[in-house]
Amino acid sequence: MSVVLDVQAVFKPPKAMRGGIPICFPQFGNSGTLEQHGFARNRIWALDEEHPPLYQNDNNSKSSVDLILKPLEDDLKCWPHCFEYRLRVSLSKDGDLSLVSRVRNVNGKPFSFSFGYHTYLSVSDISEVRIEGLETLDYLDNLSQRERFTEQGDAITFESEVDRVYVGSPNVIAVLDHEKKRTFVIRKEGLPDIVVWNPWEKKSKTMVDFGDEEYKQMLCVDAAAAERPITLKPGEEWTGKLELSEVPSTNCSGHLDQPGII
Ligand SMILES: O=P(O)(O)OC[C@H]1O[C@@H](O)[C@H](O)[C@@H](O)[C@@H]1O
Repeated sequence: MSVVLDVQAVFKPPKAMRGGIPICFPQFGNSGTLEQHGFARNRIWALDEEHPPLYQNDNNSKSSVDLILKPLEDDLKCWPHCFEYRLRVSLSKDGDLSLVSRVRNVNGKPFSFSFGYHTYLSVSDISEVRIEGLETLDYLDNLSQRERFTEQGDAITFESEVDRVYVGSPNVIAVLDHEKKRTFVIRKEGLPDIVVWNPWEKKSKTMVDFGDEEYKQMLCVDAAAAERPITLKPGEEWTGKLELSEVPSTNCSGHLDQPGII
């Protein structure tokens, strides 16, 4: 599975590491009062002891780890809502990665949050990549104060900086890497939006934890609940799932027709 860790990524808490799949919670992006993408990606998670920490399921085809995050005192100062966030990360023998997030309101009052799996995909060359499944959708352009546009009928390709929230997207989309002849298939549930980001050349040069040329080999395609927050009443739980698999591009046709079950 090719989820990329940027060469110049800095692993020094409390700053988030650039690469992998940071969890953006309880805020996606910067449209709120919290730090960009929320605090969850900067926290140390605990093993969830209600589940065996690491196990293989019956047919030995999948390994999983169960993690839990509860707010720290500092978190409650800037976001005063008690929650329990359980994350199951599973890897199948074939390399399919799945992340299942469950957020429970253990507060006395309702709360709202936005969310995203900020997924750094490794690609051969960004100009050889296209995304299928987002055609004709509306998107909010973060490069134009979140102005709303409608995507044209063609697959999305890249020739400059992109930072968009595609709203109400299908649950299965494909990222095709023409040069490597491989396709990432992204399946999601409970997450209405897809965020597409590549900083391109000029922005890359302003990012200290990102090489000047690294934008050519990465693309973020994030399953998210970004446009509209999710609201949980006391005792309620929300589930958001992501499954990421990699197939040879020749085997890709038909994937987009699947209903997106994880
Ligand atoms: O540098 P960060 O905080 O990891 O964010 C990277 C990018 O993440 C994307 O998801 C956002 O849409 C961009 O606006 C943002 O620049």
